[in-house]
Amino acid sequence: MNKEGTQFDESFPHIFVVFGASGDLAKKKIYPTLWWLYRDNLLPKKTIFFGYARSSLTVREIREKCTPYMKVRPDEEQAYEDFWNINYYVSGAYDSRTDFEKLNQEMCTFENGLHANRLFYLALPPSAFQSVSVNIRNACMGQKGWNRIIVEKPFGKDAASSKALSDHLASLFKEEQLYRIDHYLGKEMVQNLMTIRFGNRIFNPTWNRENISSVLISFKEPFGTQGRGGYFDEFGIIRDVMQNHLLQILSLVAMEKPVTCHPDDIRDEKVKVLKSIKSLELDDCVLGQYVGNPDGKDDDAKMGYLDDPTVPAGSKTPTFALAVLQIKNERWDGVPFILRCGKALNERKAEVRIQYRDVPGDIFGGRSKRNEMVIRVQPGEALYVKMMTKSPGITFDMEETELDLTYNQRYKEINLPDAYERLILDVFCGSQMNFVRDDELSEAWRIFTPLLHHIENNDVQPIPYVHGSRGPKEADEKCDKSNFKYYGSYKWNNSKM
Ligand SMILES: NC(=O)C1=CN([C@@H]2O[C@H](COP(=O)(O)OP(=O)(O)OC[C@H]3O[C@@H](n4cnc5c(N)ncnc54)[C@H](OP(=O)(O)O)[C@@H]3O)[C@@H](O)[C@H]2O)C=CC1
Ligand SMILES: O=C1O[C@H](COP(=O)(O)O)[C@@H](O)[C@H](O)[C@H]1O
Repeated sequence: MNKEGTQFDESFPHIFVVFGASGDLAKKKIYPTLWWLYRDNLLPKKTIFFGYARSSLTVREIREKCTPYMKVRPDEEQAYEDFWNINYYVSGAYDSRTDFEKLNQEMCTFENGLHANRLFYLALPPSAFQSVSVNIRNACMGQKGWNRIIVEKPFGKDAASSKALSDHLASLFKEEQLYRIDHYLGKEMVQNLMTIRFGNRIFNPTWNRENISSVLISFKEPFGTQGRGGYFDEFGIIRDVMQNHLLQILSLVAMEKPVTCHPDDIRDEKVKVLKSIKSLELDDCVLGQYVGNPDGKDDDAKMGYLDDPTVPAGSKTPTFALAVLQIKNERWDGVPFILRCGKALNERKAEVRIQYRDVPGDIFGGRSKRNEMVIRVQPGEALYVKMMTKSPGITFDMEETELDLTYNQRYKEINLPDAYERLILDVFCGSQMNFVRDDELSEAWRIFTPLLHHIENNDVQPIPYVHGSRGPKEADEKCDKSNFKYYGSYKWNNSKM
């Protein structure tokens, strides 16, 4: 059962179909997730899995491709065999109705005329979305149970293409059948944002422009495109991470309290806050592209973005972006929300920093530093609040310290599930709380489309930054100008870790 009390129909068979079963996402994420859910007895008992792709493959070959990602413990060998015994594979073209009819026949044989539910996962490149969705609608919909379609990003490239895709899907399926995945919504600390904000009395009264100076939401990755540059170059870091993952986090940080925890009440509030954000302009941004570091520790670090042979020569696609968003509503007017993301930076990290304003009426001679609440999404989930304290002992000095909730200290026995595990389970349960609704998506594109077109049409030259650095120095300067202060004086006592 999930949070809203939705349960799966345990008594009915369920068929989970992976389109693009031969691909990267399927082997690295989807099959491992299905195996973990099966292993942990979280799926309805009578669930089976179908893979579908163009390649002529067997289940054994898919199993071999997935092996490095499945994390099977020695005592799980039998369960692992059982899992693969309920896997099937059909090969066919994505644009052939006859091939989809063949898949349907195989599913019908299993269902034997009884009530059964079907889930379709589109782990496919955007070029295949159109024909696959039409063929699912025409040839693969179960007649007696429900049908749910899980769609992976990119949901278009700008407002117009996203609308075309949304209209296309809406002509085939109802909104309640569509599950648009943003896997950041499945991460523990992202899911925790609602509880932190609305389950505590202490934070909410200060969660506003009177008390908060700025909010910084960051995503950093320490590696470059690693041969995936051809795909990346078509989209760039804004479409890859900022327009979806970071904006989703922003909406959970900034939205008003929903009327209830019902998925549509939450998504109504997310849409409302997005509507209060004006579209971005070039001046709101800093864009960067990484260059190789000759002293880098490995080949990836030595390679610049343009050295990736799959990237078109002279590409100006940004691999780093910082954008300052303004929310024009009563709670947030004047508080910069800074979104920052980049590849080939100095560390792997995703976090939210809520920085408070200076204490008014200072009596400490300017020694007080701003409070900051840090919600670390990864790695090592944590929530800490940086605060001032009197230095312990016979002194009236003051120092920076923290109130600290570090998950691996506080919750030693808990193994946090992977984001995809939570989200796929939500689809079985019928909960759309952590999936992107069509109106949310269209607001997200409204905010970014003019900027994206501007970047593309005006040929903006990104600022070079060295692989493994913190990104362009102009980004730090922009944070500073946007009322986010970095003191460089805070010391973390990590002997506790
Ligand atoms: N519970 C826990 O696990 C806790 C862990 N810690 C750890 O302690 C360490 C320090 O804490 P932290 O909150 O980062 O505090 P700091 O004040 O040290 O740093 C804040 C952030 O400022 C950014 N920064 C670094 N250099 C510059 C610069 N020259 N100009 C502008 N910004 C800069 C860095 O992020 P960026 O590069 O992204 O801009 C950094 O993370 C961290 O490693 C943190 O994870 C602290 C408290 C609790
Ligand atoms: O969606 C994406 O996310 C990954 C990062 O995901 P994470 O869960 O490992 O933080 C990113 O590498 C990729 O470029 C992007 O498309």
